[in-house]
Amino acid sequence: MLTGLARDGGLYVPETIPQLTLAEIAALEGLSYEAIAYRVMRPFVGDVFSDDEFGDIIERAYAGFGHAARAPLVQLDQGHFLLELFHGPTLAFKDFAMQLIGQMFQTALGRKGDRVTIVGATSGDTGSAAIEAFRGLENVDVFILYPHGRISEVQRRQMTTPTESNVHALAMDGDFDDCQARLKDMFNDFEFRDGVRLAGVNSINWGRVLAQVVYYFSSAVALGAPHRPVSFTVPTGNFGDIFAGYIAKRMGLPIDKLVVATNQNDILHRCLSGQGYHKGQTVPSISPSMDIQVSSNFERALFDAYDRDGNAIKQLMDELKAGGFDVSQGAMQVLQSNYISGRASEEETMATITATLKSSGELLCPHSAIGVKVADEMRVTGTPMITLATAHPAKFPDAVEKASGQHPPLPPRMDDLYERGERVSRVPNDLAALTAHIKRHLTA
Ligand SMILES: Cc1ncc(COP(=O)(O)O)c(C=O)c1O
Ligand SMILES: N[C@@H](CCOP(=O)(O)O)C(=O)O
Repeated sequence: MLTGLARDGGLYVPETIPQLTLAEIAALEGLSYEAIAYRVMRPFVGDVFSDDEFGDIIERAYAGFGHAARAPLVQLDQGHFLLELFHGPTLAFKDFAMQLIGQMFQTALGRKGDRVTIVGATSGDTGSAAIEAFRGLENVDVFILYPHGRISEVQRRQMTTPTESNVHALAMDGDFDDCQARLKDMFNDFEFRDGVRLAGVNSINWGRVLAQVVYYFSSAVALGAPHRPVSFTVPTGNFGDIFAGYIAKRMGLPIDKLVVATNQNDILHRCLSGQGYHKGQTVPSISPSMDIQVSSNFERALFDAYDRDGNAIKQLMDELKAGGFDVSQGAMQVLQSNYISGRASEEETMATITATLKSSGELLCPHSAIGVKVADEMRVTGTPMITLATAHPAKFPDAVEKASGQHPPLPPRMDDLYERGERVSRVPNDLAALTAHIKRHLTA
């Protein structure tokens, strides 16, 4: 958890996936979100935290959420449910994992008396969630790279308005993939990495993925699992959230379909349709958080699809640096047996916001609308479909208002977001300049 990326440039994965029996899954029904979180994650945690310590970490992580259920389900239509993941402090699903790992970092670092430097890359939501989770903590400095001009104003202000001196928003030239590539470069620059004790909180950190497994269980049991299977549709960019669903399935949760929903930057949909994984130009969209071509957790999915052959994955990742790769027939079969996919154009996304408000009264953010549109194409009678609503509409007011005629208000605690002063540094897309900037701004 504290290391983030492995030193050979690969991602960490568990050696084995703990199993929950059907009886253990059935027993989750009716428990609080926190209690489910404890039972789902405990087998992965080992003796890093004691039972009491881990229970307290979970309680503290979700105490600030604005909904008693933490991740409530709302019915959209016959057999179609929305899992609202935007009731955390920064109004996106990232809070579920970030609040938790914030508490885990604090406990682990406090115990060892260590300090770390967290660097993150964001297309808008991870960064604000990380800054919120780590602001003001004594043993952590946080630097967040975001693509200049390519995130919503609310997302930017969530990162640039906190006043704590240990958090830093860096507006980088380029797109999200550039930010994520420079972050990986920092992890591969061992002098820098060791010198600043670099840690990562993107979903390259396995802890992030683990925390997101929980709401697959909580929502599925609420709809009758394990006695009946459910399907999930997940608005997807970096593949962390859908991969958490895959882990839930591997742990024993009866999931029928895992549907990957992409925006016009549809590299994952093209790949899962058998066209190989080939990078194109990232085109800015009304769902900016999903404007991603190099989807970091897809590497984890490929690792399993290639029968856990690390050398094969290393070769694919090298080919990706040069533009892309084709997936072997065997691996493609495994991927397609685990995931199906669809995409939504800008027009379809807008039309879904309009139509869903009319049919159900639910105001969707553009990312969630992509999920709802693709889910509608994929769902089958008899199996409940759960679409993940990944952000609050108020984070993307312009697109939402254009589609619905309604201005989505921010919660009262954020009323003055537009009046607060901003603090941000413009930085070039250049490793040496970035590392120098970070070193200059570390807490002494
Ligand atoms: C609002 C929103 N929806 C969907 C996604 C895609 O999630 P993932 O990157 O886990 O695929 C993101 C970014 O990660 C996001 O911020
Ligand atoms: N959409 C994300 C991109 C980073 O994803 P992560 O889950 O790997 O942190 C964002 O909003 O920053």
